[in-house]
Amino acid sequence: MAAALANKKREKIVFPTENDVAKAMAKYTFNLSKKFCKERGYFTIVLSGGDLVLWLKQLLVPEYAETEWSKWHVFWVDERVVPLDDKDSNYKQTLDSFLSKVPIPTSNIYAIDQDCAALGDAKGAAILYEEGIKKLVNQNIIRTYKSSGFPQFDLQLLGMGPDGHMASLFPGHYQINEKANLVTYITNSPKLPPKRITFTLPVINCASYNLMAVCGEAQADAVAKVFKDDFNLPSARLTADTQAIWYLDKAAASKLPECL
Ligand SMILES: O=C(O)[C@H](O)[C@@H](O)[C@H](O)[C@H](O)COP(=O)(O)O
Repeated sequence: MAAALANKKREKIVFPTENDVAKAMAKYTFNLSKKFCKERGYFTIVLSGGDLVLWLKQLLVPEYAETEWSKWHVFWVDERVVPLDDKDSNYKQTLDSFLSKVPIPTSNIYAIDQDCAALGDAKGAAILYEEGIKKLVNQNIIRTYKSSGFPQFDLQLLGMGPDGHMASLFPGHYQINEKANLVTYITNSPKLPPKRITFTLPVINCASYNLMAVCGEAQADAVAKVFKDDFNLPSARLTADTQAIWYLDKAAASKLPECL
């Protein structure tokens, strides 16, 4: 498997500051939104939690006023299984900082099941999220990857933790090896809160475009390992159908050989 992954090109751009990363991420998102809205009449975008939630605000600037928000369908690559109004909910954080400020129809924003979230039922939340995705595949809102039947999202915006995790796929935890399900769950996540659901690696890697945005010195060691192809880090396994690109700020890139 490592050889197959190594053959897939991992691109990167290093920006001077975190703000530059956020701005570039917004531009990349806007351009892909334009492309997919024109080609298909839909834009399926998958978000993660963490700092990304704040960076999305860069999409609110006048330059992107033409964004066809009504054609957006918004998903989460991972979600903390906490009540939807909890401060730790990726849905709530994103709603407060970004989604409530743009006219995306509420029915196109796919949060985890409210009851499972309230009860802390991670398994139930994963099952229902997967069912929801399959329905949208049947309605042709989400495309499928070649003949695999796996969903193919247009764009995923991802982040990486200092341990090299992406989504809620953590090093040394079995969820990274899940191949059959689209969505799985974890109840002992090393990053709190402990209960989460997450897309599985095959789903993540089927996306047309994967943008991994990483800022800060805390991630520098993990970034260096990823670019040395250390596949023990889930993030090193990130590929995409068309493009897997890393946007780094100088601090996150500081331990790459060319930046030392
Ligand atoms: O819900 C989550 O916790 C995230 O989806 C998680 O996978 C995140 O993307 C990384 O931990 C990076 O987080 P930071 O951007 O805060 O470093």
